[in-house]
Amino acid sequence: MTAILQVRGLNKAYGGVQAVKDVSFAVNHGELRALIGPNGAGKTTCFNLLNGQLSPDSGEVVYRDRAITGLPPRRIWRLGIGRTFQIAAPFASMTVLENVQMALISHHGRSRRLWSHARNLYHAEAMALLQRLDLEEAARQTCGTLAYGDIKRLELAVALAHGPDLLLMDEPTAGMAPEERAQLMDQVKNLVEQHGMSVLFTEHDMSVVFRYAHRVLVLDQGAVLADGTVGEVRRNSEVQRIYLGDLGDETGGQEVKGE
Ligand SMILES: Nc1ncnc2c1ncn2[C@@H]1O[C@H](COP(=O)(O)OP(=O)(O)OP(=O)(O)O)[C@@H](O)[C@H]1O
Repeated sequence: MTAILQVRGLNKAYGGVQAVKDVSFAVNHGELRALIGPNGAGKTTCFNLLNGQLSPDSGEVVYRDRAITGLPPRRIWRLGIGRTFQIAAPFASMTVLENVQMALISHHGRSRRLWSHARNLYHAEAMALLQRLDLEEAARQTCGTLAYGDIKRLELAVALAHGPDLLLMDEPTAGMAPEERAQLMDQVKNLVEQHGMSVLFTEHDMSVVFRYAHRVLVLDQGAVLADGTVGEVRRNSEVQRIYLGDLGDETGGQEVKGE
């Protein structure tokens, strides 16, 4: 398998806090990759370095054989790296459909000023995206009235409107009920398997990580503690000691040292 993203020797400090220490890893094409670790391990900082919100002190990020280190977020997003956030924030007064249409208008480089007289713009494309995420029935609903699980799925639809090849998902299932978590992750898995997308996600729910991740990267205090398949990481005695505890050897699905 070839890598879509390669990260080499990334470092980032906030004053005296070394948040990311010499982190190297790769995400392969069509891979569902988890990034886990205790609170403060450096996961969010890592994401911010990958999507350009932060510049590393040293190290390199290569996307599709092109160095993107230090490029601004908008350039990186245009190159095909999308992101969803732990706390989703759609335009609350607009409908689900309008939010996705707005994202498509932005993606196609059209001015949002078009909005007032072009409400049918990208209608079919937006409905197709909503269908892909089983959200078409909520299309006309105002976002302020949506259930939390639907807001998270809408956020995913908005990210997909930009046609990413690699999606960074920051705790995609945080705050969701267990059945909603499975539904969302099944959809993400489908995007990977049926549409060839690559996904890197952070997650505190180990049942989600163990069930869906192809490979897992474990950070602790900013450094890579382990990197391997779910089985390899679960059996790693350091990972068990520092993060997983009993979950390393069990088939349980509780959350660990997070949230
Ligand atoms: N803006 C900042 N200024 C100073 N220190 C920061 C800043 N952001 C993060 N840190 C510190 O950097 C370290 C890594 O934080 P980061 O948020 O990346 O971890 P995380 O793994 O995402 O944690 P969580 O699971 O709680 O979201 C922590 O020690 C944190 O306190």
